[in-house]
Amino acid sequence: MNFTTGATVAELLSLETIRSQLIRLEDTIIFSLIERAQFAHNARIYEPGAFKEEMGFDGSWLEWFLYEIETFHAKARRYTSPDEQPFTPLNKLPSPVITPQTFPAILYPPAADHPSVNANSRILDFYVKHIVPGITSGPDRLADDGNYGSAATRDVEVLQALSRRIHFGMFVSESKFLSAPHDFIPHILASPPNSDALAALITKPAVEAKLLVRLANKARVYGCEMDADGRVVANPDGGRGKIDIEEVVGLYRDWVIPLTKDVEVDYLIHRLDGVPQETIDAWMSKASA
Ligand SMILES: O=C(O)C(=O)C[C@]1(C(=O)O)C=C[C@@H](O)C=C1
Repeated sequence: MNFTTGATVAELLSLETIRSQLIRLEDTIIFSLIERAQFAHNARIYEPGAFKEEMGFDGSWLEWFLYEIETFHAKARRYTSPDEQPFTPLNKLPSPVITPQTFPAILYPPAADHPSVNANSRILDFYVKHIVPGITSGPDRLADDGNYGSAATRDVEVLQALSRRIHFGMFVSESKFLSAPHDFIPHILASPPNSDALAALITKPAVEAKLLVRLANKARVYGCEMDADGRVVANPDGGRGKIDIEEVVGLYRDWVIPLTKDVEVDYLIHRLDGVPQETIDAWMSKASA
């Protein structure tokens, strides 16, 4: 999201603005999956220590790519932006070489900074175990084509886009919370906080259903093969073009949406940390007014 356009916090936190970002990120995610799907699975690049001698790095080839790319991006102040979370722990990354920009205070810092809100290790895990094998499989496909650099470069792009999308849950949560704090407060203050009730409050089944239909359409259109004259080439099985549509829909249904909701709930659980009692009382009194 571009936070420095002069838009007010209220404008940046409108659910409509945030949802338009989520819709735009669908395009980024589908295109980056298409890029990754042209290479083989290359399972070696996900094995910890498989290239240890050559790299002098204990993790996997992909983790090394993440570390090296994020080191450079950290210098360019990428991780000072409220919608960017690195996969490499922040304390292992360098400081920006230029002064960080100042962003409007959109998120509530104690909630946004809480460790459970960072979903990147879960994102990396499901991506490597479930998504890469799914989008690179097929009867005519090699398991290993040796394109380790190309495959990992695309992996990093997919992972960064997934991470931004899933952590946008924090903005969604802040927007929903501020529109009706009294609905959330009793569940946040319950001991322990009532995660199921919070999840029920943020869940919008109609939005999810529409998203999955739109996503299948996008995957079909963006992934369709054309000949040199720009004519659509029918796929022999009527299905897979550049990307398997079911894999893209399953990615969102089984991973992206549930993890976004987890991020939303984790954020809400800490939304009242350090908030003065008078503020909470004022929010609650609005409910009964
Ligand atoms: O748009 C919202 O209201 C969201 O909370 C985002 C999102 C999603 O991940 O796309 C998650 C939960 C809702 O059930 C609907 C959609």
